[in-house]
Amino acid sequence: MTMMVLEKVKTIKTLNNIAETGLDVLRENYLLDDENENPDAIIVRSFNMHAIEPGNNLKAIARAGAGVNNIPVEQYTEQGIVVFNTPGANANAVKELVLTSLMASSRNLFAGVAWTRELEGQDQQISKLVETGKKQFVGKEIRGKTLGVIGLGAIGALVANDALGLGMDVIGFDPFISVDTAWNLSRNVQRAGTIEQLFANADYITVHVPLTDDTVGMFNEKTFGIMKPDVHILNFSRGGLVDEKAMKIALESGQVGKYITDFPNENVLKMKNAVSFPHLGASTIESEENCAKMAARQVKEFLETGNIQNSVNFPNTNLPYIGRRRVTAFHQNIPNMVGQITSVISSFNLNIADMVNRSRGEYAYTMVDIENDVNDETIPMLEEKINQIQGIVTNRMI
Ligand SMILES: NC(=O)c1ccc[n+]([C@@H]2O[C@H](COP(=O)([O-])OP(=O)(O)OC[C@H]3O[C@@H](n4cnc5c(N)ncnc54)[C@H](O)[C@@H]3O)[C@@H](O)[C@H]2O)c1
Ligand SMILES: O=C(O)CC[C@@H](O)C(=O)O
Repeated sequence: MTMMVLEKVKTIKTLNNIAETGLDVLRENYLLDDENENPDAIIVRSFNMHAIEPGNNLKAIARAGAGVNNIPVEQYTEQGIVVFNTPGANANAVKELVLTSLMASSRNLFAGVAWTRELEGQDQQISKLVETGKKQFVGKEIRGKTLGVIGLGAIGALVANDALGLGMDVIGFDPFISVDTAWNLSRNVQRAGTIEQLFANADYITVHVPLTDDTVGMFNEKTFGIMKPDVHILNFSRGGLVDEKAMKIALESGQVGKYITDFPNENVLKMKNAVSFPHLGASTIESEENCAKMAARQVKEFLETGNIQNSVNFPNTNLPYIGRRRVTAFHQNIPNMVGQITSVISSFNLNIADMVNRSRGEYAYTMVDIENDVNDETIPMLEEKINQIQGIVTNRMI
């Protein structure tokens, strides 16, 4: 008697507010259950995943956004869990807030608005007080000033190009710039050979790099010392890029004129001339929908076909899916893995129709399409045999 192995409906959990239009991509074929302790996939925004156990059924995590410092990527890689993000999906939203803040800080708008609010109750006197008081808030125009852009990725490139349009001189620094971004960047953006060169020449600095071991604390006592006095610094990337003790001192001395950040904490809120937003960079309807849809589509594609697009830990891999049985395997990037996987498949008297293997650093990903029908009893046996190969992290048959 043949036993049918019924395909279990896969569960997807969200850990933050994910736009409904994104979840609609999944609603029909998946169980969306935020209480589930053992989901097949998770969609997340800024939730701190370092603090939770992912569950042993987890196959994919999609960050509906750019930064993945809230996800223990290395740990998940070792467990064969693919981590996606949504490159560029919120870049326009961040760019618009950066440019808004650049002009608002240069014109002392934040302090001016707060002062004006305090005039409430003075009725007939208000217009007189406004005219005498406004001299405290005289600002500077940005036209003709130099904007330094650190990190010329999705956001930095948009900011750099549009700042040129506002009449600024723009100097950029990004030693790892991608070819795609370089194509989109205006040739009028000057290239800083070193970050010090950017620090020394900019009247305003905006930073658009990920928070990593290399970038943590890049704004510190030493780098403030190189900058022009009264420089305005905009940080819509991550709080950890700034050494807060040094920032406090630099703001008090006037070395830094303004610090605009999307990442408030108790220290930052107490700083003179610091303005904080509640992590609003990506908070537009358009950006939330873009991110959610991109994240959901990537998860769906991976669960249904094994194809990987926009992963931060596994190689992007695509093998057109035509509905055949497919073996997918994450494994160490060592010799003879593909040979061993295909040998196991052959040992079940199955013929290979197509295959792909891609590597990224210490890990690789292989997908093999099988020409024959594979009966449901064979599937767990085949998975078990592949799992026994030394160097396999996980495997899954679709
Ligand atoms: N405030 C928000 O809501 C918000 C929204 C989106 C992104 N972010 C933050 O902004 C960061 C950038 O986002 P993105 O979409 O532009 O990412 P991105 O990956 O497109 O661009 C990052 C760029 O930084 C460059 N880079 C890396 N290390 C660098 C270094 N040491 N010096 C100079 N350049 C360096 C990379 O080469 C890349 O071009 C994210 O990692 C995230 O932390 C914040
Ligand atoms: O989800 C958000 O609102 C913020 C996202 C942002 O920090 C990112 O890194 O993309």
